[in-house]
Amino acid sequence: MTFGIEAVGYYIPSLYLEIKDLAEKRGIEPAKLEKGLGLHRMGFPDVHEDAATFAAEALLKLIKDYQINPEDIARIYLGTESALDAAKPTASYAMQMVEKVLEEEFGERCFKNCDVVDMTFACVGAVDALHNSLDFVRVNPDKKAIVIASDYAKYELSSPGEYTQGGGAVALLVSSEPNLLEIENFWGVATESVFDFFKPRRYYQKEELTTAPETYPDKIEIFTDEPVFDGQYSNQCYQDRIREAYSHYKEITGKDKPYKDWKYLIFHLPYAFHGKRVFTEIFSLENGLSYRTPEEQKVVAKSEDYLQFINEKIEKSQRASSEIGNMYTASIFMALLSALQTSFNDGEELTGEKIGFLGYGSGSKSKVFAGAVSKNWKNVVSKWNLFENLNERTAIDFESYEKLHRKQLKESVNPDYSGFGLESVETDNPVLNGARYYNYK
Ligand SMILES: CC(=O)SCCNC(=O)CCNC(=O)[C@H](O)C(C)(C)COP(=O)(O)OP(=O)(O)OC[C@H]1O[C@@H](n2cnc3c(N)ncnc32)[C@H](O)[C@@H]1OP(=O)(O)O
Repeated sequence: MTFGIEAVGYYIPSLYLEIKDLAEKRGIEPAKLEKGLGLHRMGFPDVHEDAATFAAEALLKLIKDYQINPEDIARIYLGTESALDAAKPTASYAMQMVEKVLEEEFGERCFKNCDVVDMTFACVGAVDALHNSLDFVRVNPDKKAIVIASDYAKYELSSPGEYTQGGGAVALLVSSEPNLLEIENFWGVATESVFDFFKPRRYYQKEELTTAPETYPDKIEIFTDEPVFDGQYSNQCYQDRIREAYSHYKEITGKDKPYKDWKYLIFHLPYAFHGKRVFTEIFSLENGLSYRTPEEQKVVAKSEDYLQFINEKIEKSQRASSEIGNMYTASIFMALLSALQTSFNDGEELTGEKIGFLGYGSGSKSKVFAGAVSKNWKNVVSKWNLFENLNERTAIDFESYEKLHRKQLKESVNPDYSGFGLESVETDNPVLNGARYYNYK
């Protein structure tokens, strides 16, 4: 019996900013962002969008595109690091939104007996949800699970993370009918607790908060959606963890140079070129190349062999990322969609091809695993139209981007949007303070 991904839905935020507009306004050479990091456009949520609406959109698309009966879904596990609440899972909001839309067809509370939860470990949380859900279907082969990766990657204005923002969601149907990808049960894992990127409770003095009521204590703890991070250190942690997890994967599979068998290498992509920039170390180790000094590292990165390797095994997975930016937990799955959609559009045959995954979450953990493309893959991919959908988004100018970022806009940029949207957040009701209400139109 085989297990893996049966079907996939996704959602991309409805707005985008041209990266060259950001570069110009921040005094950064556009070529650094475009040619150095592979960034072209940055997906950005409208006023009514958040990690819950992204997740609900991807879930509904998955259910509709593949005509899934929601009552057949035993669990919905959502990987996110953009949780809207520290107790009530974002998955519960997404589930409720979708339940409402499906009410007419399936009756009230069609997910009543569904196990719903969030999983958090920075960008690797949805890989954890996938790993866990695969274990679940292996034990219960007659059951199906849905894994959703949903995030809004937001950094402080003018910070070095600003040009690596983005967002969106990917929803995977996980089952014993893996029409898209059969996933092996070998998981290379590497974990080390570090502070490369994190979202702690931050402490503020009351006088720093202009709106703090008198009754608040003098020092206030607040969660913000913008991380504390050290960019170059996070790159180093990513590189170290994937090297360790890859080595663990080799140990448990007994495979020599497994990357050579992979048609595509699918990375967590905080920006489009990240995977190809950090894999140089493993490539050097596997091929006996010297990799100690920055000069030696540059020689490997620019070598004919490495460039050919990138072109064959990584480049197609970068294309969607260049258009969207960082999707945190969803980035690795969007990289998969990008590669498969491109192969599909090019008329390539992938049945039986092996695909390797290198996931990373700050804080920090990497998981390395692999799968094989199923014979029905084209039926699954034919529903996506990924690159057409990316071209349907609305461009925003730099001023609107800054206002959206600062939460200064009251009305949506697209007030006539169709789909899920945040309608209101309770502010005056003491027993419901902070409760969020969504609509569908
Ligand atoms: C969240 C996670 O996933 S952890 C791992 C990644 N970390 C993050 O995403 C944290 C948030 N982001 C950041 O901190 C930053 O945006 C980073 C770390 C991703 C990038 O940092 P920067 O200092 O802006 O870029 P960096 O100097 O590393 O790389 C710039 C690249 O552009 C190239 N470049 C610079 N100028 C130009 C130019 N004019 N033309 C072409 N290329 C250029 C550089 O050569 C370099 O590429 P190379 O090393 O392949 O040669």
